[in-house]
Amino acid sequence: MEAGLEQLAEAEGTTATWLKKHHLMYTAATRHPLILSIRDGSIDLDSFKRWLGQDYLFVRAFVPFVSSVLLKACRESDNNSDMEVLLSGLASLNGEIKWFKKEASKWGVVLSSIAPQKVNQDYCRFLESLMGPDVEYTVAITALWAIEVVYQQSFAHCLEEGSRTPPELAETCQRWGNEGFGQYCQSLQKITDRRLLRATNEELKKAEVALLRVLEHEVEFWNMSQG
Ligand SMILES: Cc1ncc(CN)c(N)n1
Repeated sequence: MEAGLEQLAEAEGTTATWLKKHHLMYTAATRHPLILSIRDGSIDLDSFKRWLGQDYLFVRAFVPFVSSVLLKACRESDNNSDMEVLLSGLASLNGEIKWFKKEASKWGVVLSSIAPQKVNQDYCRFLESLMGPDVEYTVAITALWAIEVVYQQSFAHCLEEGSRTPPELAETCQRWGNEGFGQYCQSLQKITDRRLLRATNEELKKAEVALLRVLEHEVEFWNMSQG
């Protein structure tokens, strides 16, 4: 890490430093035109339905990824409470999958007939690349935090005062924009920062690259949903 950034990372956490350094990419992922269109009420509902079907498939692939991070925590973590944070995240995915099914039937989206688009496949392949035992816990938890915080920041933006989110999309925005999910993201960020403080230079580089890859995949995912 560069000298100035290193001092900043100790004061405020490496993740915050990286988000400042990569703010253009971060903003592209968390303030994407699709999200802005939900917020201002102009959303094309075909885009929403496309997102819903593809994200259901993504979440199914996300479950084994989160499980792999939990396994790494059990084996490598220096703090017992990491396991509890990750277990709560994994458990909530059960309700999330049920929610996708309910929401899909509400919108007439037939989940069983949806095939993953290439962008989705690429993102799921990236998750798989982080699941092997050769990938350090620090790198994997950085990616997990980044994946979750993009959704939290995006959907919370649609719930802020002054937003004109259509009432039929409010539940979707609540799912990731609610305070509890925000706290979960903060817990993940704390774990990530703690790990990054003790990371080798090589791990730091890999973790920063993982963050950037996540932001790129997230932008592509929104683009794909917009059609
Ligand atoms: C593409 C994507 N990124 C993040 C999340 C939040 N788990 C999600 N459901 N889908």
